[in-house]
Amino acid sequence: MPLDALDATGLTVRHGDVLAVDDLDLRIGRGETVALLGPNGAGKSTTVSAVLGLLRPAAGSVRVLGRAPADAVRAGCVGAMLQHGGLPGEARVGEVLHLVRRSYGRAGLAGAWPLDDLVATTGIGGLLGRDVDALSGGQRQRVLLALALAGQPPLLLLDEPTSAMDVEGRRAFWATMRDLAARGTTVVFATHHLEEADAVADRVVVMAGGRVVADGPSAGLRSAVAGRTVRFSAPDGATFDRVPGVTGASRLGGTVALATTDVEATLRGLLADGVPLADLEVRGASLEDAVLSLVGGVR
Ligand SMILES: Nc1ncnc2c1ncn2[C@@H]1O[C@H](COP(=O)(O)OP(=O)(O)OP(=O)(O)O)[C@@H](O)[C@H]1O
Repeated sequence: MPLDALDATGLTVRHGDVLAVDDLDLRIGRGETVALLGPNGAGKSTTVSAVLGLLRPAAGSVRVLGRAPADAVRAGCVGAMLQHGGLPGEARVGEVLHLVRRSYGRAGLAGAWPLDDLVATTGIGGLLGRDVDALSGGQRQRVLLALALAGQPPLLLLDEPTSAMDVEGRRAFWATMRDLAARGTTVVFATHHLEEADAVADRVVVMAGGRVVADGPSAGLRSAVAGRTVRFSAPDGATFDRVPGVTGASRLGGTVALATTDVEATLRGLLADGVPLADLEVRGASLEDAVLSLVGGVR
């Protein structure tokens, strides 16, 4: 049987008095693309750090492709982009990339990703001569991605990898991730961009309070959240909380949004009241709705 890319059992990690990861069980198979979601402080970054061997668990164990985390990193099995990932100062991007690529030339490793292809894939061609200290946030993230990919690792761990990127940069980033996933790379990423998780991940793991509170395909999580939203334009002052099925109402400008457990009853009620329902839109739960409902009360 092929080894899991990641196998955490009873993983418990503390930062001093803070229990950041609490008895977490998580198995990720090779080739999966998995999004780690959850509110601030849920334990996502701590989990990533423990998987990289940067934090020692208080209890439980982690295996990365069958090895202890530090061994897996040393063997070039893991590429990582961390939230506060450092780059050496007073150096040019090309020099740093050269050094990191050279370290993957050692015997027993997969070898460095060919330079031209790596540079083109990560879109850093124009940055090679730049000082590391002079990069913008999004440029820095692209350079960190190139370093993470330099050793052609079978497992990529990405902690909020696109947080500083512009729309175009994010689109290019996820296209690269899809290509890598299609070639068999396991990609695990923590993000607050739920639409990215929805579009890219084939599995979503929702954490809260250091624990996994949901785990499955995005579509499954969305469908587990009962309810739809009915939106339409309505004049100021009109109220709709007493319409059948409605569990909550909000207004943004001229648009009313009604959360409902029974779309048909709500629409019938509105029509019976003579509401014109201009610009009507009925929407299922988004991944954001699902995550909010899952983590509510667990913080
Ligand atoms: N170095 C640290 N020292 C003390 N407590 C820490 C440290 N790092 C994280 N914590 C605490 O551990 C818990 C988990 O934090 P973690 O950064 O893993 O969450 P997260 O899900 O990655 O959050 P975010 O989405 O904000 O990045 C939080 O309560 C946080 O305050």
